[in-house]
Amino acid sequence: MTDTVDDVDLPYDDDASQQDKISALRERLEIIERQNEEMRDKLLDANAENNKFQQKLERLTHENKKLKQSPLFVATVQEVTDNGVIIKQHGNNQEALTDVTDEMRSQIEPDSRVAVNNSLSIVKTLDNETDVRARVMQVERKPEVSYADIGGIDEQIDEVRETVEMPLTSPGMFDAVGIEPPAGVLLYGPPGTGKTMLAKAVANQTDATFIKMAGSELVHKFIGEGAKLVRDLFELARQHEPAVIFIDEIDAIASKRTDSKTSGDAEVQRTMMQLLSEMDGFDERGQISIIAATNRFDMLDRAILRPGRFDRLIEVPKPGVEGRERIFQIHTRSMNVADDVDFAKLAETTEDASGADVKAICTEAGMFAIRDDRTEVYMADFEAAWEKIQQEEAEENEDVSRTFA
Ligand SMILES: Nc1ncnc2c1ncn2[C@@H]1O[C@H](COP(=O)(O)OP(=O)(O)OP(=O)(O)O)[C@@H](O)[C@H]1O
Repeated sequence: MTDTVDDVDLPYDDDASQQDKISALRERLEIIERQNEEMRDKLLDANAENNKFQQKLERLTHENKKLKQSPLFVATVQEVTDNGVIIKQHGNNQEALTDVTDEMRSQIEPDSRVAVNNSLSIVKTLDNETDVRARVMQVERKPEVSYADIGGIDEQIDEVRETVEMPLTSPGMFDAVGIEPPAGVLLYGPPGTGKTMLAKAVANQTDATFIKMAGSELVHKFIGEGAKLVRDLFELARQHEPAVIFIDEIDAIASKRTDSKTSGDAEVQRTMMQLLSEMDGFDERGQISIIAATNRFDMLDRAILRPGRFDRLIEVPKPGVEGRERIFQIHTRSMNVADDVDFAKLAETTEDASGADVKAICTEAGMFAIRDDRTEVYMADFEAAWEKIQQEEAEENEDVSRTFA
């Protein structure tokens, strides 16, 4: 590093003319200015990157905090009186008189749905019930997915057809043979392997309405609603027969718990009990199939696997090399793929990719072509897309472990 002016090597000889000295110094100045500009650009880039990571960290920290927060209970306002507000808690139907701030008082009226904390203070007002149902339950009249859209899990497709489709399409066969069709089918395996697609394909094939319920939404929101939502779910299916009920992330309501003392756990238990009683009382099931899915088979409470409940287990693994090739073909059906693209080779390279990863690679490869102002997608685009997806996954894992450390 240069400390004093005396150390600087001047860009001219001592005996140079005044004019030469000036032009040599000007040239040096230009170089320095250019370098300065480059450094400033780099600094800007680094700041932007830093900002991005800060935001990601904040988001993850916020999510972490939310997960740790104690749950709120749901209640309905009965009466707004001068002495306070009378509420009735969902779940246990107990009434209570609670105080509210003037601001909150102006937002509520009899029949408003509110969230209350452990000391029964009203924390916030809630959307009406139909909005909650719409968020937790997704209803699709004959989804568009067919078995031909699913690659690499042919055995599982056959099994699902036998156990879920046949009872809907040929119930007489089971009667004639004298056996009971499975009550519920549980699909388990890593994320993004096609479990939801399988359930949708059954609904498509049998011309049934697909009703999806997200297990995590059921219990992470507000206490006192899970059991009711489960009742509503089965009621909705009865109204839409034939129907396929798909309960995603069933581990959220049916996991083994070591500590059931917290109100959150009691709520989860109540929700699970409601699900089991709906299934147990389902002898006259009509044309309704129940499929559940989980990525955490190890966490499941064995009570839900008993006969008459989820008594058929189907493992849906990540695809093998041939499966990946097939999934590449499926997801590039409508893409403008160049002749140099070799799906067999891509399938070899993308070891450990799930079906969802393969789909993401295809979309990302298309994006690379668009960024390059091309309409044809090359082999190199697919390779670069796989690199990018792997890198993003690694960064995400790093972020998560840093936030939760
Ligand atoms: N076997 C497959 N064949 C074709 N596409 C697949 C396959 N598996 C996953 N995909 C693609 O990945 C997307 C997500 O798959 P899907 O939702 O069925 O996975 P999942 O097993 O239900 O995952 P999760 O456990 O995360 O809910 C699908 O919409 C599809 O585009």
